[in-house]
Amino acid sequence: MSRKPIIAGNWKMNKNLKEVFAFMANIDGKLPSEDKVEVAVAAPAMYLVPLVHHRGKNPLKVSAENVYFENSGAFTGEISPAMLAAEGIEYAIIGHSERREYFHETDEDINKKAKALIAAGVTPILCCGETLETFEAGKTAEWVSGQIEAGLAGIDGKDVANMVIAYEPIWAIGTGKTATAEIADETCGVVRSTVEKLYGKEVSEAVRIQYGGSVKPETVEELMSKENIDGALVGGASLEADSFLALLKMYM
Ligand SMILES: O=C[C@H](O)COP(=O)(O)O
Repeated sequence: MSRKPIIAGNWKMNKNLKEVFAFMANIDGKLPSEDKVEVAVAAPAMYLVPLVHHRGKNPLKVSAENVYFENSGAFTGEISPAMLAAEGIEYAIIGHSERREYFHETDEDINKKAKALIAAGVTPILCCGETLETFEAGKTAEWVSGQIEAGLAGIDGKDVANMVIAYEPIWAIGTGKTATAEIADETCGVVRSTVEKLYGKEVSEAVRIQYGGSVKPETVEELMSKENIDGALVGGASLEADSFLALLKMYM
């Protein structure tokens, strides 16, 4: 089965609005065709609506970096799946290791977020990944498959088939230390076999799996050539338009 690649930037807590508009002006008319690759940026909540309004005819999907699992109510400071859906935001990252670590998000919270997003019609990008300690102890497969099982608990196979899962080894995030393409492919393969074990071959062959962790224009092509890697979730190298466009060069 051929899966459409998805390259997504994750701006994290960076940029002001002027810089967001400058980025949009600099990529205008330069993105590759949607037939070849899906391109997305995940941005801080306050830039999501401006991004949707300013993407014009550019084939750029917009993603939240986080979301709450309720659709409305007394949850000060949160944004909901229904709000994202109403503004045409297509994706939301959930379970990023920075959310798990600094904001104490659990697998259970992440699972609730996945279900709420699916119900609202927003596609989750579900993140998983191990610490350096777990990697060095040779327990990556066990750890990552546990996160996937917990994150997907109770979700229908047809919905999992449309989801995106991002494997991001914590030791490679923002460190300049990319997992080798072989390691990245092997663990993305673990993610795929976990999905197969839970939902069968058809779903596991449909789900798209990204690698994330110090992906750069120089490393993206080799990563994307691997069997189990269908995309990249890119932090640092997605911040400047030139570097973002360079990540997409192979699809131009
Ligand atoms: O979501 C993106 C990842 O955390 C990777 O960030 P990075 O490309 O800056 O290492």
